[in-house]
Amino acid sequence: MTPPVLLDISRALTPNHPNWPGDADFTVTPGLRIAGGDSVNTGVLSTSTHTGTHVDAPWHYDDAGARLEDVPLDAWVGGCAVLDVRGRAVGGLLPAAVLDALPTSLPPRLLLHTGQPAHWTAFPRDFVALSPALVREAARRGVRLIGTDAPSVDPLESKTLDAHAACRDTGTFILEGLNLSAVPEGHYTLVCLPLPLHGADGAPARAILLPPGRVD
Ligand SMILES: Nc1ccccc1C(=O)C[C@H](N)C(=O)O
Ligand SMILES: [Zn+2]
Ligand SMILES: [Zn+2]
Repeated sequence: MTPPVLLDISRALTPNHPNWPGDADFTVTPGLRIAGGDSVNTGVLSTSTHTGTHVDAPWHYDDAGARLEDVPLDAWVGGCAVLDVRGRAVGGLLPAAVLDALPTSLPPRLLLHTGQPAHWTAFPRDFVALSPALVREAARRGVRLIGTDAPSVDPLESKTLDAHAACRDTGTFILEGLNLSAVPEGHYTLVCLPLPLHGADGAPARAILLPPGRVD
């Protein structure tokens, strides 16, 4: 039997990747070139810690919060549920009601498909964010990691970062900028491996989903 495919839920990082307004550009600058007589080809990478598919370390939104290396790796790896919440936002925020039809006990990781496309041709300024009430209700149901296909769990213009604050208060980790455009709702194993940037407020990550029953 052919094993189920892996689902890559990471955004491709290409030059001119639409970043958060004002944030550093994503660039890969040519380094050595075989064509130029070098023994190898290399590149020099420059990126924001919040480019594309990435994780937030708590220190990003809490100055007393953990740096990336102090977040246990299993926060980002293990059982998860993908929930299609397209069209469910109220005033640009997902209400706790999106969980109403779900069991009172959820997998430790919940990934929200808000309808973001696989590729951003421009930064999606009007992305759907999360209400603090949704974060708290998810935590009450056992969720310890919330992921979204949006660039942030808070609206672009937010100054109070209420959803991040609810994540801080409930000990919920954050994964943003996913590509869930081709992922059916359901239960999966999430494998999300942030770059091990020590002392950082977050890092770009390669994230995939293993469908149930995928064993190698
Ligand atoms: N680059 C930034 C610069 C300033 C403020 C926010 C950002 C963000 O990228 C949003 C971030 N992904 C977040 O965790 O909400
Ligand atoms: Zn972020
Ligand atoms: Zn964030």
